[in-house]
Parts: sequence; structure tokens; C-alpha cells
Amino acid sequence: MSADLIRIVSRSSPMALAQVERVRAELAALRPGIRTEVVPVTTSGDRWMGDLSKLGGKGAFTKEVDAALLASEADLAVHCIKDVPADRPLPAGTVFAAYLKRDDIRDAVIHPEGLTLDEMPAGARIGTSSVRRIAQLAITHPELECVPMRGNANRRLEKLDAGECDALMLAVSGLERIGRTDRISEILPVDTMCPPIGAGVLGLQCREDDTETIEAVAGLGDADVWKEISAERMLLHVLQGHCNSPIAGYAKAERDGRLSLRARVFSPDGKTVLDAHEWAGPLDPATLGTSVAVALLRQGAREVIDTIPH
Ligand SMILES: NCc1[nH]cc(CCC(=O)O)c1CC(=O)O
Repeated sequence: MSADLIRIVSRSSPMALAQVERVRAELAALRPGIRTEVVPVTTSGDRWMGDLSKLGGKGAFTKEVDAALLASEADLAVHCIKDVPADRPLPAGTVFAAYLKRDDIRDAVIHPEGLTLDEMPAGARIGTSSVRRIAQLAITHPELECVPMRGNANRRLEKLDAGECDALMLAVSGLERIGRTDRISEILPVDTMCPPIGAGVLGLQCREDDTETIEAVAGLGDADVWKEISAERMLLHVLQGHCNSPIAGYAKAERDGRLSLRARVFSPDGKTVLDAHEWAGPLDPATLGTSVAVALLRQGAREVIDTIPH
């Protein structure tokens, strides 16, 4: 950064821009002397409407953003942690300086007439390409059908309205960010629709040698979320999950300081469900993530994850 300007790189979807506006607002409150500027980029994941695995995985939404940061065309990147790969290290030379306070981690159902999953007729087409959602829907609602659906949240709502499917599943936090919670017909409990690793968390990524920006934004971070994400991302790293893995889980830092991590691994048809839940006790968050991952590996997670092509 220059003395008083932070350039923030962002994808240009409405959700990404809303995320940047939240960071700008929080930064303006914390550090009124610092100005911010938005540097927009389009990622390969935004352009490509086919199967994400053909683009080399989750990095599809982060590659161009990382490049702008590393080339010093911007000083700060705002990422949905859910979209940041954990099976490979962060791009060399970058670090997360802060994780913002966590939003709702649950998924929502959107049906034009407001039907819940239980109320939908057999054969109703649910638009989702996420194996995590497909597997869990197969367990609770085998009579419903999943049809492929990609594109940013606004585009998916348009496709729903155009009749390309009968209902959608989208993250509550994403709908909050684009101001479309009015479309929600049902919010699914985490017990039956376990969220993805990193759900509802925005991470602030900087160049590791840019101590000025790191220090300027570190105060926006939440200490509990830092612990939760450390545990969750270590779990994903040890499991070597890829963009198409039906891995779900979330850590929770309690008010009394205790930390727990629940995680599940599914076969796409939902017939195999591996489940582990542990408290950190004296363990640090990353070791909790390792411990829960090892518990899942003992139950056969490697084979379940590897049988899914990516
Ligand atoms: N894959 C796109 C994406 N990345 C992050 C979110 C939701 C917001 C979040 O969890 O931070 C979404 C949309 C969705 O899954 O409905």
C-alpha cells in the first residue's frame, strides 16, 4: 500500500462487490485515515459455465485475484474462504491477515412458491452442482432430483425464474450479501445439510512482505473465527479434499473458549456417511483439525474421496 491508500482486488459479481463494500465500511470505521480503491477482475470460474473440475478445481475463482495481488496491482484480496483451496499451499508470498466475523453458515432452499423440501412433489428438480449438497439431499429427500446449476447467485436466481429448475440451494450468507433473503423458502439445519469448510467467512489476503497493509487490516479480524478456520482448513488439508469432494464440516468456538470440530464425508449417493466430532481440549486448533481428519481417514475417507473424479 502507499501511505494512505489500499487497493482491493475483487471479482465483479454482485456478491464479491458486496463483500468488498463490507471490508471498506469496516476499514473506514477502524482506520478513517485510509482510503480504499476497488480493482475489478474476472476469473476463469466466472467465465466458465461447465464442470468446474475441468478448470483444475476451486482455484478457478482465486487464480486471477492472486495474480493481481502478487503483481502489486492491488494490496488486498477479499476471499470467501469456502472458495480457497486447502489441498495446496496458499500462493507463495501471500498470507491471510484476518478473517472477518462469521456470517450464517447454513444453506437455504429457494422455491418460487415458497415450498420447503418436504412439501415439494417427487421429481422436483433442485438446481445444484455441489456434490456436498447432492449427497445430503439424497439422504433426506431421495425423491427429489438434482440438476446441474452454475453461475453466480444472481444468475442462478434468474435461471430458476426462467424455469431451468424448480428450486435452488444457496448459502444464506451469500443471499444476505446480495440482498435477496426475501427469496428464501426454508433454511436447512446443519444436522441435515452440513456446510462446506469455511462457510460464511471472508478472509483478507495480503502480500506477506506488505507489513503496512497487514497491520492496517489485522484489526478487522475475529479471534474466534481465526481458531475455527485454522481447524477447518487443516482438516481439509489433511484430507486433501478437492473442489468436487463431498466434505462438509464446521468448527465452533464457544463463549467459554472451548473449540469443537464436526466433519462428514459422503459418497455422492449418500449411502456412505462418515462422521467425526471432537473437542480441542488442550489441543491447538490446527491439531484439532488433524485429529478429526485422522478419525475420518480411519473410517475410510480416503477411498470415498478418491472414487470421485476431479
Ligand atoms: N461457490 C460460490 C460461493 N462461494 C461462497 C458462497 C457463499 C458465501 C460463503 O460461504 O462465504 C457461494 C455461493 C453459494 O454456495 O451459495
